[in-house]
Amino acid sequence: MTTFQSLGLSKPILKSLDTMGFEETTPIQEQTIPLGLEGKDVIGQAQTGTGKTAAFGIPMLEKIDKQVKAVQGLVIAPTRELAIQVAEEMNRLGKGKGVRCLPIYGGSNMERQIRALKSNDIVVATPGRLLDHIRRKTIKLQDVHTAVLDEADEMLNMGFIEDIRDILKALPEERQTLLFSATMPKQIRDIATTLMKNPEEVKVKAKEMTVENIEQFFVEIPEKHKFDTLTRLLDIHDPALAIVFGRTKRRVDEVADGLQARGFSAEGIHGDLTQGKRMSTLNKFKRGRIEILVATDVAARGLDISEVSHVYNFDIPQDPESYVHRIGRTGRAGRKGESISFVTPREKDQLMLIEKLTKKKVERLKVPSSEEAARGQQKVAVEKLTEMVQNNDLKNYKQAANELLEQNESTDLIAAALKMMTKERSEVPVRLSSVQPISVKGAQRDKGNKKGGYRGGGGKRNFNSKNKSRNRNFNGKGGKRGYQNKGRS
Ligand SMILES: Nc1ncnc2c1ncn2[C@@H]1O[C@H](COP(=O)(O)OP(=O)(O)OP(=O)(O)O)[C@@H](O)[C@H]1O
Ligand SMILES: [Mg+2]
Repeated sequence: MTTFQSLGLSKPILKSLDTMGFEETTPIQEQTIPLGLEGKDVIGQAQTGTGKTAAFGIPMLEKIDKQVKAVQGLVIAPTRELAIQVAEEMNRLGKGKGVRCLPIYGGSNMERQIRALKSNDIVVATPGRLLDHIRRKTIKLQDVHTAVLDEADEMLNMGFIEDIRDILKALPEERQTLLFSATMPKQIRDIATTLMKNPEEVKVKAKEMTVENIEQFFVEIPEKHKFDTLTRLLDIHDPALAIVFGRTKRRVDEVADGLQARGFSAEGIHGDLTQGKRMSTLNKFKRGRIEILVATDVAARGLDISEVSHVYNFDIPQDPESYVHRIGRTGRAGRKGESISFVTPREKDQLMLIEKLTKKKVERLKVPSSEEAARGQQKVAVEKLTEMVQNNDLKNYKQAANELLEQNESTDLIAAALKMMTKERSEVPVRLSSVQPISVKGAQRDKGNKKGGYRGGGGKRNFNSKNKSRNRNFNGKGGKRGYQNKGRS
């Protein structure tokens, strides 16, 4: 166990970490924070949900000089939602020191950003908007000593390499560059090293590329049975929060509409929606006001919503790397999660590629029957009813209940209540437009802006304590939060 104290961090940063409930370092933090503090360039690769943000954030914050009134740290992230989330985490980490961090991204007011830039020490930006500021000379970067590319492989992969080069050219020569991601394909890493000076590579040793606390399954089904299978699985799993990934924007809209039609609390998110709509949907999801987020890969990277218990790959992703990031939206900070990927018979090769990259076998799951789904729903209804009996004040209902009991069999009454609490899903027909199966060679993905997320703080968070229970607490409060990072350091 490594404590943050033993890394020699300053008091104000330790104070923030204490407030955030971080008790000990994660492996990537333990290995990269000292290098970051020494001023080394670092390529950091570690599994999803293992604290890479703080791994680059802490050394950057330590090096901020509060006497210097200028932007000194820069983080570049591929999407607006991720920029906002990272800025939030940086603000929490920097609170004890009084460091201020500003997210800047396209779609928000440029003038307001320019004014706000004057009073911030760190900027977290998407590449496009940052370049706008650089070209218009509305941002001063001559005091930036640390630059971070979060989800570096994604930004380079998306063809942002020239943008990134231009951004880095606008920074002082004498600076430290850090690059982080859960995946780092070799050719991307080679490009990355051209942006850095003798980088140290830190790859947290793990048998598998995905965290072990995510149970990974697949179902093999023809395209036309996907939707019914999804609703059956949702009825059986009863996820706290779930993300369903679809291949295209249209697909996402259709699946979200279909789920709503069958009585699920679902909304879609993809790159064609306005910034405001994307933010409000994500916020609702984070608060548990919608339970299912249907998304393109826009939500695949970096999104940190701890209550996500299930990820469904309604369409299998094109790149094995995307698979790692998608399923990594669950099982964060040591919590338990499940992923279920839908594979059509022609997409079996794709699944093999995924297993080859992750070095982990994905277990086959039987396609559930409608009876199993109905039983699943009933089980949930029974649980809810039992919970209500135990917790709620039912005084005002007792008279009506007694009257009902005089005229009816008690079993009939309870059965009727359960029936009212369950929905007969298959009555609502849902038809999706046809799609091409993924081929191992072809590339076809939603290149729109990606991801997003927010999170509540509070509570002690400990990497090594065991916490297998599913967290249904939406405001992120509540006791110890376990991390299970056994055997991979
Ligand atoms: N040392 C720690 N102790 C407890 N919780 C931590 C610690 N470090 C980070 N966390 C929490 O773990 C969660 C995941 O962290 P983070 O989002 O940085 O993961 P990541 O490695 O960047 O994942 P991804 O690859 O998906 O971007 C966050 O909620 C974060 O606050
Ligand atoms: Mg991250």
